[in-house]
Amino acid sequence: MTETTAPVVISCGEPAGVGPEIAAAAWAALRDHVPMVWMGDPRHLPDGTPYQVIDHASQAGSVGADALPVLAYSFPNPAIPGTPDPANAQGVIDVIAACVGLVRTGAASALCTAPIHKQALIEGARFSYPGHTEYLATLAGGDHRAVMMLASDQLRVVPVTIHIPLVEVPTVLTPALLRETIEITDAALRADFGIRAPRLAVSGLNPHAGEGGTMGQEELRWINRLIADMRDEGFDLRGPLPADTMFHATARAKYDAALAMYHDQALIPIKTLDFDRGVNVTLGLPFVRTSPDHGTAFDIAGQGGANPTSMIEAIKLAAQMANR
Ligand SMILES: NC(=O)C1=CN([C@@H]2O[C@H](COP(=O)(O)OP(=O)(O)OC[C@H]3O[C@@H](n4cnc5c(N)ncnc54)[C@H](O)[C@@H]3O)[C@@H](O)[C@H]2O)C=CC1
Ligand SMILES: NCC(=O)COP(=O)(O)O
Repeated sequence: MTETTAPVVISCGEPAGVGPEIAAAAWAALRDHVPMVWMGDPRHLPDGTPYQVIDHASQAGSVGADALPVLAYSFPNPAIPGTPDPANAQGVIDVIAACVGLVRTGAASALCTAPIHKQALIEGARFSYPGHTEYLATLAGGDHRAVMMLASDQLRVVPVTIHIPLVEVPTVLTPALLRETIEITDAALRADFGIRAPRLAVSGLNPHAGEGGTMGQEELRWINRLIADMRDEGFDLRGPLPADTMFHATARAKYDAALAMYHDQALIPIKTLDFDRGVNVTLGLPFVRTSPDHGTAFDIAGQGGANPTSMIEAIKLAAQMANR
C-alpha cells in the first residue's frame, strides 16, 4: 500500500458531523502505511489533534508521522457538533472542488471524501446536487457518468438510480441507463478491482422481479430482454432476480457485484451486513474517489464515539485503486 507517493487527499466534509474526527482517527491508524493530506479548517479538527499546515500536497511526505498534514481552507465559523452552520456550507462544497483539482493534476493520488449533509448544503449554499456522486460527475467535465458502488468484503452493490424520489424511479430507469451502468460496473471490476471475468447480478424493479407480470410490467417490457441481449454480447449477467432473495450468503457467492434498481434496494443489504466496513466508490470518473458508507451522524458528532473503520477502509481502498 505504500507504493503511492502522491498522497490521498481527504476532503473535510460537513464540519459539524463526524468527518473531522474520523479523518483524524483514520490518519492515526494509517499514518505509517498510506500518505495522506486533509483539506479543511484546522479549527474543525478534534481538540488535541496534532497537525501541520502545508502549502502543497507534495509536501505531505515530508511531514513526520507525528502530525496530520493539512491543506488549510479557512471557513467563516468554527463548528458546533450536530448543528450545521449555513455560513460554512459553501466552504464544504469548495473544499470538494479543490480536492478534485489536486487529483486531476496528479498532486494527489486519489480523493477520499468525508460525509456531507446534503440538506445543509442545499439550504446553506443552494447546492444543486443531491450528493458527491453527481457533483463529482460535473467536476470531472466531459460527459462522465458517475456510478455509485458500495463495497465490502461481503458484497458489492450498485444502485442504478441514485438520489431520486422513489416515485421517479420507473421513469428514470431506462434501458440505456441500465446498459450503461452494467458496462461501467463491468469495466471497473476489471480495471479497479482486478477481477478478470466479472460476474454481475441484476435485480428486478418489482417484488418477485414482477412474478411473470402479475406484480409489475417493467421486467416483461424491457428488463428481461436487455439482460438477455447483454448476455449474448458476452457479459456474465444473471437476472432480473427478486431483490429480496439475492443477498443471502449462497446467492452472494454467485456474483462479484449486484446491480439494484434504486438506492435503498442496493444500500440496505450492504449497510445491514457491513455498516462498519462498507466503502462508497464512485465508478466512471477519470480519478479515484472513495468515501465511508455512512453519513454525518450528527447524533454522535463531537462525542468521540464515532467508529472510524469505514473511513479507514475507504482510504485504504483509495490508495489501492490509485496504485492499480
Ligand atoms: N458520503 C456522504 O457524504 C454521505 C452523506 N450522508 C448524509 O449524512 C446525513 C445523515 O444521514 P443519516 O441517514 O442520518 O445516516 P448516518 O450514517 O449519518 O447515521 C445513521 C446512524 O448511524 C450512526 N453512525 C453513522 N456513522 C457512524 C460511525 N462512524 N460510528 C458510529 N455510528 C455511526 C449514526 O449515529 C446514526 O445513528 C444526510 O444528510 C445524508 O445525506 C449519508 C451517507 C453518505
Ligand atoms: N446513501 C449514500 C450517499 O448518500 C452517498 O452519496 P454521495 O455523497 O457519495 O453521492
